[in-house]
Amino acid sequence: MNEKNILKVDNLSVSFSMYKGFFKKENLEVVHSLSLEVNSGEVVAVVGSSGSGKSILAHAVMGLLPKNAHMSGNITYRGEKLDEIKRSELLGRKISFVPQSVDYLDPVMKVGKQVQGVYSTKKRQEDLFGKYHLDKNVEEMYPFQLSGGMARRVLVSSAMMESPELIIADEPTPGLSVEMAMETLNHFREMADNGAGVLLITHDIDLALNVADKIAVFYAGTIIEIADTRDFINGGIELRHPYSRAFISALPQNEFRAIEGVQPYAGIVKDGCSFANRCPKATDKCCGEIPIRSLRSGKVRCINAT
Ligand SMILES: Nc1ncnc2c1ncn2[C@@H]1O[C@H](COP(=O)(O)OP(=O)(O)OP(=O)(O)O)[C@@H](O)[C@H]1O
Ligand code: NI
Repeated sequence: MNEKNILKVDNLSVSFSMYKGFFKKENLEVVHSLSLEVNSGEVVAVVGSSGSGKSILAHAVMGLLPKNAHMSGNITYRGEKLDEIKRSELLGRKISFVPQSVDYLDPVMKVGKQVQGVYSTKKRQEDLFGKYHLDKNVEEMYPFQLSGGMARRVLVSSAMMESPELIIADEPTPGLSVEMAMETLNHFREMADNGAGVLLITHDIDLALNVADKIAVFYAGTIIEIADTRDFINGGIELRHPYSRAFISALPQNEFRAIEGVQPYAGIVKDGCSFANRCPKATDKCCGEIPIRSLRSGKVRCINAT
């Protein structure tokens, strides 16, 4: 095993069993054959439009999938299977999570106590609240008394309380000022520089470009490209997948050009490339199975990419 490997997600698929009508159940697969690694010292950003499966990936790692979800594939932490026993040992200590929804805060507990949790000290909580510009009186507040940005900073402080080796941050920046968002991401960067691995799910691609080593692009429930961050700058001409290039071109500082059509709902994706109906280069061959493959120091799920 690679000594530096902290998180390895191998061939993950997640489906939800849902009622269709009164009696009939159907299985909707919303994440398909997804593989991803996070090594010590790395910030891996995950980008992609809404509904593409980013939070499901985070929840699968954290063991937070709802009861009607079925998961296949392997998730390991430092080479060991991340099962319920391993999770109970690691979560909140070696692995920390910044959830996308502030609803994860306990509504009936003061936030200071909540952030201190089971293992940490008041001193550490005070230091972190200071670092995230949260006033002393915030400790005594209940979650409903916080603004969106304050709640977000409380969640981030909470994830930093121990010295995690793996941080899964699902949209840690909405509601924060640009300065505060950048400071938060820089803090993740620092932790990676000190040996942690960070999986950073974000819509703030501009900010992510400043701190990430690699970027994984999601589309309709799977990763269609993983590449070094440098491939995403200068308009993304180095990128391999037509969707990643379109995604980068749509940014305001680039051509601001949106692509026609919409991402299909991940649960109804059939065989073949899910981007084919929007892709200028699509051919009949795009209807077959498209495995992810290595190409120019990155990975791509496209048969036409060169
Ligand atoms: N509990 C659930 N039951 C059924 N489908 C679900 C459930 N949770 C999520 N989904 C579906 O799974 C897909 C992926 O959702 P997910 O929350 O991972 O998207 P996301 O990429 O995180 O989006 P966003 O950027 O908006 O946070 C969506 O189509 C969503 O409708
Ligand atoms: Ni999400």
